[in-house]
Amino acid sequence: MTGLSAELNAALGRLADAEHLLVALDFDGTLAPFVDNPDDSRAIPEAAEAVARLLDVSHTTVAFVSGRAVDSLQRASQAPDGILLVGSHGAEYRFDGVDTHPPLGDADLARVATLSVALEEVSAAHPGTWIEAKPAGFALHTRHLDGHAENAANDAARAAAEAAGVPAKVRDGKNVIEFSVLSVTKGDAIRHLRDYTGATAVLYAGDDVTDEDAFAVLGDGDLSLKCGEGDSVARYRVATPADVADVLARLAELRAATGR
Ligand SMILES: O=P(O)(O)OC[C@H]1O[C@H](O[C@H]2O[C@H](CO)[C@@H](O)[C@H](O)[C@H]2O)[C@H](O)[C@@H](O)[C@@H]1O
Repeated sequence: MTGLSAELNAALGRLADAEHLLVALDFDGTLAPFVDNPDDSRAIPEAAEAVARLLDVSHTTVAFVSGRAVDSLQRASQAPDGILLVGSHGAEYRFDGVDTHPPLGDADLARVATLSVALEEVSAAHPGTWIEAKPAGFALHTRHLDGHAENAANDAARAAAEAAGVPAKVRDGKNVIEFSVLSVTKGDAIRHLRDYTGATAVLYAGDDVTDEDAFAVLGDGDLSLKCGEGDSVARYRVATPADVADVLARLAELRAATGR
């Protein structure tokens, strides 16, 4: 017996029969609980164990798909060999140790530099915020602010990016607002991963607004799993990373039972 709903359990059973299964997972808020310092994030042990079990099953690929820069994702996830890494919301790929860098030309790099100046000014004017640099943009973190101060910082950051004339993609996250000069999404990442792996079915699990782009490109034979509260197009929902770990462990069990 598991604590999973009968409907989710049945969907996992169908997914376990896939010829080639891609298990694509968001990291922060899905495998790892939120903490103040992103460098301190780690997947909960149950999630790490379930991922390791999936990696042992043949014809099964695991990918982490994160808003983090790929270096940060590798450090925090402590991803074992064999896991495909996607960073910067689909702008960076690290497959089998080989990096595909964002296609940043001189004009893009100039925009990143302009964005940096604009957002540093905003951060200096909004105590408690801090900026995380990524190859194609920046995240303004607001975890330590109350709701009113957080809204003010977010509004100021949006206005500063717009005034700087940088055609940036803006993403709202959990206590973070992100600006990138590239407009790729996690949906693009799932399409690429599906092609790259030849997957015949995909499970994607995520907790945040940016994960909706990934859910949106899934089809009938796939499984979308939202972790936590908030509007979502995902078909299934669980409450916490511990629940996500239970889903992954059950999937590993079912898939191993198919004899793969
Ligand atoms: O796509 P994800 O893997 O979910 O990454 C989204 C962002 O995660 C990180 O920030 C979030 O987690 C931090 C650590 O728990 C937390 O302090 C912060 O408030 C959260 O927004 C990461 O730092 C960002 O770069 C990612 O885009």
